[in-house]
Amino acid sequence: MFSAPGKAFVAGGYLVLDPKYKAFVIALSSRMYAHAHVENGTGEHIEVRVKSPQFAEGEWCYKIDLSRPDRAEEIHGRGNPFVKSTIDVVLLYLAPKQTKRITVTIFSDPEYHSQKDSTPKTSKNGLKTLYFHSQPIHKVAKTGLGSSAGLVACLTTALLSCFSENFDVKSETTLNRIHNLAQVAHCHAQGKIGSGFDVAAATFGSIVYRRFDPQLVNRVIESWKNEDLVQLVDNTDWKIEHTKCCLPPGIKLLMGDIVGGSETPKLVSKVLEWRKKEPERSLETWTHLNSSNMRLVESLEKLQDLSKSQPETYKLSLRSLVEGNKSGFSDVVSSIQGIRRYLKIMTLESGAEIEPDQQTELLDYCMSLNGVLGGVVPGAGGYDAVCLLVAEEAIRDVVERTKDLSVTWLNLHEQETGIREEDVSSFIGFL
Ligand SMILES: Nc1ncnc2c1ncn2[C@@H]1O[C@H](COP(=O)(O)OP(=O)(O)OP(=O)(O)O)[C@@H](O)[C@H]1O
Ligand SMILES: C[C@@](O)(CCOP(=O)(O)O)CC(=O)O
Repeated sequence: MFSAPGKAFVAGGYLVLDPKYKAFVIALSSRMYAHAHVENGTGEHIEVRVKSPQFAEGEWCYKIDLSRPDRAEEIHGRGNPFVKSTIDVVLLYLAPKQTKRITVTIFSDPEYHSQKDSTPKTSKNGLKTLYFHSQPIHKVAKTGLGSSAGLVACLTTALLSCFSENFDVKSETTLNRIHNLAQVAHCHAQGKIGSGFDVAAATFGSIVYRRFDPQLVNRVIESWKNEDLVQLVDNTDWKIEHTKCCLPPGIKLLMGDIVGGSETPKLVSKVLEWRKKEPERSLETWTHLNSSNMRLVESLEKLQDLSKSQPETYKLSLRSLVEGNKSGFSDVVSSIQGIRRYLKIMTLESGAEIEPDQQTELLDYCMSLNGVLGGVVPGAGGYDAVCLLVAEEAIRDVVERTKDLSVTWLNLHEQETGIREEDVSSFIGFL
C-alpha cells in the first residue's frame, strides 16, 4: 500500500504559473492511500478495477486491450476522469505484454472532504478512522487539500508497483518517474496544463517548487505515443525544482476552513487579465511579492539551522514567542507581512478577491495573538481557507481565542514526506 500527502500552498500562488518564480508548498498529515492486489489474467485483456469504498458508486472497472493499452474502457459506463487518465497514461508508458487482473482500493483521510452526510468507521486495530459518504465522489464538497493530485499520485504508484519486481518509492529514479507520469495524467484529466504544484507536493512532500514548461506535457498529450511518453518521463530534463523545505522545530501549521468558498479559475483569470492590462504595475507587485515569498523560505531555513547549531538559544526564542515576544522570529513575521501587503495590492488592483476584507480582519486578529508568526490565505486565496504558522505550545490558546469566529481549525499538521509505503495493518476491516 502507498500513500501521498495533501498540501497547503503557503506562498507563491499565481506566481508559480510562471517558471520565473518559485513557490512554497507544505505537505500535510492527511493522506490518500492506494492498495494494489494483482493476479495473472486470462485472454487478451488487462483488467483494472479501482474501488473507492468511501463514496457511493465508488467502483470503476476498466478493460484494456493489450494491443491498445492506452485506451481503457469502463465496463459499467461510469466516469472518473482522474482514475481513467492515470490508467491510460501508466499503460501507454508501460505498454505491457501480459494479461493481469489488478484491483486498486483507494482511501482518503477525513480532512479532504466535507463530512456532511457521512458516517465515520474505525479500523479493527482502532488506529484509523475514515468517513463513508452517502454521495458519489463528484458530488461531495472538497476542502482544498488536493484530492485529485493525491489520487493520481498514489494510483500511479500502485499501478507501477504491479509491473515491477523491485519497486522502491525511496529510489529517486522511481519517485521522478511517478512524478512525471502523474503530472501528465493530471493535466490530461483536467484538460489543461496547470502549474503542477499539487502533484509535485503529493509526490515529493514539503517543497520549494518551480514549474515545468507546459509545452513538454502538451506535446506528449497531443502525440499520445509510447516512445514520446517514455522519452518525456525517463530522458527529458523538465527543469523543475523541488527542493525540500519544512517548518523549523516547534512551529506548526494551522489550517482553518472558512465558511464560504471561491472559484479558483475565476480568480486566476482576473489576475491574468490585470497582468496583461497593467504589465508594469503587476510586474512590480509580483517582484516584491516574490521577494517576500523567498524571504519566508530563507528565514525558515535559517531557523532550522539555528535549532541545530544553537538549540538552547532557539528554545529560548520559542519560549519568548509563546509569551508574545516575536523578536527571535522577526524575519518570518516581516516576510509574512510582506506577502500579505502585496496580495492585498493584487486584490485591490485586479478585482480578484484574493485576500478579501473578511480574511484580512481574521488574519490581523490571529497575528495579534501570542505565539502566532503570521497567517496567509493559501493558494489562490478567497473565501476557502486561512493558514497560520504558530508555536506548537500556543495552539490551544489560539484555538480558544478564535472559537467564536467563522473559522474551523482542521485536525492536521505538516508531514513533510511525499509518497511512501504504508503498513496495511491500520486498514484491516476496510480492505
Ligand atoms: N478518494 C477518491 N476516490 C476516487 N476519485 C477521487 C478521490 N478523490 C478525488 N477523486 C477524483 O478527483 C476529482 C476531484 O478533482 P478536482 O480537480 O475537481 O478537485 P481538486 O482540485 O483536487 O480539489 P481539492 O484541492 O479541493 O481536493 C473527483 O471528482 C474524482 O474524480
Ligand atoms: C492560483 C494557483 O497558483 C494556485 C491555486 O491553488 P489552489 O488550487 O487554490 O490550492 C493556480 C495554480 O498554480 O494552478
